[in-house]
Amino acid sequence: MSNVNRCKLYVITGETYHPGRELLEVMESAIAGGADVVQLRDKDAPVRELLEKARALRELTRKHGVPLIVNDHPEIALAADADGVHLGQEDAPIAAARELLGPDRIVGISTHSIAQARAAERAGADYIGVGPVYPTATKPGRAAVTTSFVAAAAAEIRIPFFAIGGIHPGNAAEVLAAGARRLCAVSAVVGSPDPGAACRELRSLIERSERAASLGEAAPLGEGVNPGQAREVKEVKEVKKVKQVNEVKQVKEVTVNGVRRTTEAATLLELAAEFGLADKNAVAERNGRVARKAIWPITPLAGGDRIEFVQFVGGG
Ligand SMILES: Cc1ncc(COP(=O)(O)OP(=O)(O)O)c(N)n1
Ligand SMILES: Cc1ncsc1CCOP(=O)(O)O
Ligand SMILES: [Mg+2]
Repeated sequence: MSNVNRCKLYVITGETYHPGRELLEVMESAIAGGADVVQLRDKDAPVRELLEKARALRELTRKHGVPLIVNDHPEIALAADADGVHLGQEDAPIAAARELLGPDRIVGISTHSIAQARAAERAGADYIGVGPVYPTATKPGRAAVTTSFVAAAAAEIRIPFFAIGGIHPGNAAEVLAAGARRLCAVSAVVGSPDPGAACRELRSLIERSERAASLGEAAPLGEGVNPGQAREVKEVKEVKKVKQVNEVKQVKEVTVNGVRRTTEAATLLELAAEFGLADKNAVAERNGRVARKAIWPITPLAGGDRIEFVQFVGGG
């Protein structure tokens, strides 16, 4: 069976968002655009109809080599030979689903706090959903957990997590900047007139964020801060893209060297400037990951971020 480690963009069905368009047509477009894991979620369908939909989606997802997860119902996941089940905090316990589905199928669970995320990891979940990050009509009445929970999960949780809830191409950069590596969406994809295009946009934001993170991770703490010329050219291009994303200034709360403060800084560089560090020999950590000075201009800042600046004195 598949695993979710390689999955980055999780798309969940939501048929009320595409009246007049077939479920399979919408989901095939999403897969073509880069959805690499699909969930069947239908809170209204009777069990027999749900099983039919699960079998149809199984055929489609198998054709494209994409894992299929069934929401809420481990027994339907099994009957449709899906790759796994997604549970909520009020659904069957992870152990019960695991017993039914066996060790190889995927068991995921929703979490709304870092305590629930830790418990899910301890209980052997394969992945967690972290959300809703923003308020969303798809899950009315569920309070938003904000990007601060995303940052906390990024800092601590070792199993894959998918940020979910109100995420769309206009705010995905903020969620990724908070530390998410994987996104999940319903309405932004299946409610779009072009689900494939919506997925392509989300994937390109994920890939951009991965590139920035890998530049940051490549350098151990304390490494020299003069990047090679080729890398500089690439980064200048990235700066331009990130500037567009950050044109609208937002006040956010961040923690800098252990002290909470509010800032309008859109990037690490702007934050460093507030501390007089923009032109100093320094390195930063953002949510536990090293960010060399060369990538400060392209590292967006999000509410809840934890930043550590280390300044090197005397060229050391
Ligand atoms: C990937 C993912 N994350 C969260 C959810 C929500 O599950 P739950 O809290 O059980 O709510 P319902 O979806 O059942 O209404 C999810 N389905 N998938
Ligand atoms: C099912 C679920 N669980 C937490 S948020 C959410 C809905 C996500 O849908 P959307 O992407 O439309 O906000
Ligand atoms: Mg549920």
